[in-house]
Amino acid sequence: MDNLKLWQRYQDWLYYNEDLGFYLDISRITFDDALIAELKPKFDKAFKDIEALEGGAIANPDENRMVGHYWLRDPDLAPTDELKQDIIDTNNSVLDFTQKVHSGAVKPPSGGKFTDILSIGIGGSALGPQFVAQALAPNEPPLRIHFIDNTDPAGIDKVIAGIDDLSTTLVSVISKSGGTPETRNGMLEVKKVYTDRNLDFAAHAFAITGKSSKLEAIAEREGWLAIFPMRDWVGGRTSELSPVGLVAAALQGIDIRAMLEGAKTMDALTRKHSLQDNPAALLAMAWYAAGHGRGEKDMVILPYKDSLLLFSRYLQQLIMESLGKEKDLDGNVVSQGIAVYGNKGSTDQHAYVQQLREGVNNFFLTFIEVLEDRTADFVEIEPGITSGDYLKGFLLGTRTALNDKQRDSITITIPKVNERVVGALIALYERTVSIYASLVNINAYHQPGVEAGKKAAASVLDIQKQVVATLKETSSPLSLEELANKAGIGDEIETVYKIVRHLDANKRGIAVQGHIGEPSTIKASWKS
Ligand SMILES: O=P(O)(O)OC[C@H]1O[C@H](O)[C@H](O)[C@@H](O)[C@@H]1O
Repeated sequence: MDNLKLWQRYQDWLYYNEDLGFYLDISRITFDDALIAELKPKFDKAFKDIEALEGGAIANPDENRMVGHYWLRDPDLAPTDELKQDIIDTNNSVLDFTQKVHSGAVKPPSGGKFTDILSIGIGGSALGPQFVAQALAPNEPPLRIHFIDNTDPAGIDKVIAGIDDLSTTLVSVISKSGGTPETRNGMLEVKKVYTDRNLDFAAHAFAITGKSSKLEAIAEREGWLAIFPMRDWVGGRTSELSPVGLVAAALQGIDIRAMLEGAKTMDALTRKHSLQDNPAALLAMAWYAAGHGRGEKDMVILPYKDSLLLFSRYLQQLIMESLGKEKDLDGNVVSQGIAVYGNKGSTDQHAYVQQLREGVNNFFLTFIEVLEDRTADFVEIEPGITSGDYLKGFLLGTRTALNDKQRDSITITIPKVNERVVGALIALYERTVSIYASLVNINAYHQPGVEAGKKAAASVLDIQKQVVATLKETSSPLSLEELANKAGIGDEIETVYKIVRHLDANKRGIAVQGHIGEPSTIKASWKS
């Protein structure tokens, strides 16, 4: 297509909303009128499905749950007065707690004010808060945030070492289920450090968790500073605008009312039953067209703005955990999903964009363009040209270069990165996931695959306990085969080897003869 035809296609498909200053351009995605016609009945169904979801239908049938993240920013939509009041009260309690922390009414036992937050959580209980902190936290926030989002001991040590003063650090433990091992481990590790330093952990901690969870019980029993609710009708990956994201954001001085308002505004726009007037529907159509509704192409997310670096990581969970499903709603094996990756432009142009332009054509790109370069005055780095002009040049240049090689792209343009716009972006992608899931007939709100991994990990720990118990009750060294057989897990010999190797590397009391890299030579025993 020549430039003038592309310009026409750009104008024909451009979505613009003046209120948000938001643009969506899907003109560089390959689709035609036939596809639009083919998808029309699917979109009609999707719009009805989401209307029912917002009305309180059991939209997550496997878990028999309502899906209510859209109510969080518009409590009037909640299906009952009780739920509506619950959302309002919860948001008020977040603001109230924040005000008390900022004013010093809630203060560290040592006096003064809290200066830092150590946020412990994983998956949906980390990715939203991390993205929003990076995108929106002021340079000098009232509280500086740190994250533990793994059960990596060295990672935990590094985060703790990076905090100036634990005595003025609030610890936020976030887990919807309240039983996620990584989060529990992080909490126990941090609690030990507080105790070792003679600090009262409970007087520094608050929890964000589901009703009657193990974490809630601990926080109640130990008298933590606060407990904020995570409702079962909000999924982890759509919880950024629940207390999961709001508490941390508010404590950092981010305007959570504006975030909620931005999301509410985008929700209203994406509720429209008309493809061309609904940016989430357009985006879902573009995803469908790019990957033929089967996720054949990966989604590369490239915001040309450092503060949006973590958006792709956040979207990775939102999109891949929602859409990556083995079965459709009728039980057919469909193996759906769309792979998501990306960091930021122009940085990634110096990493993998070479392959995108010339290598395997298995992706479509989403450029995110921010119109405002910086809040300070512009600086010319050469006559008439700023660094921001370069950034824009790189974005437009890459878009054209990809199009020249028949590589599809979407461009989202936002006026600036502020609370309202970030709220709107979150809402846009949440709604697009809902629509796309309906187009391909899957349940976007459960995650059965994750459970399988959790069970397998638990069984490795059981095997480790059996291995150690067997070694402790045996005086002579055992080969791996003898050890596995004696522990009654002969067919798990490979796992036994890996456990022995890990115990040995960490000087955990195991004695290993032979070569650790040659499993057949190993004899293991327990040091008394
Ligand atoms: O908040 P939690 O219950 O601790 O869950 C944290 C994460 O756990 C699992 O991996 C789920 O698949 C995620 O969706 C969830 O966000």
